[in-house]
Amino acid sequence: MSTWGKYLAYGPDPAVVESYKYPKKYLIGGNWKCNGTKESVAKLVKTLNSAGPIPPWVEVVVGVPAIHIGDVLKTIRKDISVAAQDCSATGYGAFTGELAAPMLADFGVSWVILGHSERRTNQKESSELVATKTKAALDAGLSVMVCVGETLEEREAGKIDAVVLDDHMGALKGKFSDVEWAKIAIAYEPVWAIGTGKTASPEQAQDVHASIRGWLAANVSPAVAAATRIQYGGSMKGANAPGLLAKPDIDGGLIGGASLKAEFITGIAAAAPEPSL
Ligand SMILES: O=C[C@H](O)COP(=O)(O)O
Repeated sequence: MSTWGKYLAYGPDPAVVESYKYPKKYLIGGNWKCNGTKESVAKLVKTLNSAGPIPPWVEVVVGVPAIHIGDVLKTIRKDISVAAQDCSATGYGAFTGELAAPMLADFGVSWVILGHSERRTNQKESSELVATKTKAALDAGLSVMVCVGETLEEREAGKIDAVVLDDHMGALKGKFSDVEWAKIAIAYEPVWAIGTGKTASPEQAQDVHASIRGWLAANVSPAVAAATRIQYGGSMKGANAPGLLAKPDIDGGLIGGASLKAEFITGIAAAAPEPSL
């Protein structure tokens, strides 16, 4: 049946109506990190599948360890997308151990998390490499959550802007078109708040998110600055999500520990306030 025929028979496609109604959805990402057996992943998928509705103004993505991606893609509810936690800067070829972005896209993965502080620290990933991987991912049709954030020492030394804006964001400057930027989200993750139970206060997070948006306006374009989703990550959970998500420049979260529980949907995704039209 033609699209017009379907429209007449069933009315407008709800997904299309939603995209007009909520053009900038909150982005709630889970990062399962290096966790999960076949059994525990199946159990987690079941938990998320039965955790209740996701508001139509929220997009939910889970970052799955590569070896579990195939199973999760087959079993997770259709309103949760799957992200990889890294991809190669290369394409197909003689690159033993690498996972090329087109392979992820071919499997049905739609997102990739890049530049997480754990990889910047443990795998010594530079901001330049993160930018190159971002380009490879976009070229393969993936969307990207690029992680940025300062350590406690850097914060205390007054270097938040130098690290987050000049280095982490700076490496992205001039590399992507506005169309490509539409597939990039920035996850602000202060390193001192990751897995420590110490969340940035909504005001601390809002300050840095506003600076990132200002950087985007000055260095990319005002339209990209307005449209880009800036997520907060660092000990985010059901209890602190409402306060964080109420801030004007916090457009979602990237959640580690709490993404392994039903609370990821019931406490965090459900806490995103409906955008006013
Ligand atoms: O990518 C997620 C972040 O590292 C946050 O992890 P966390 O929620 O366990 O602090």
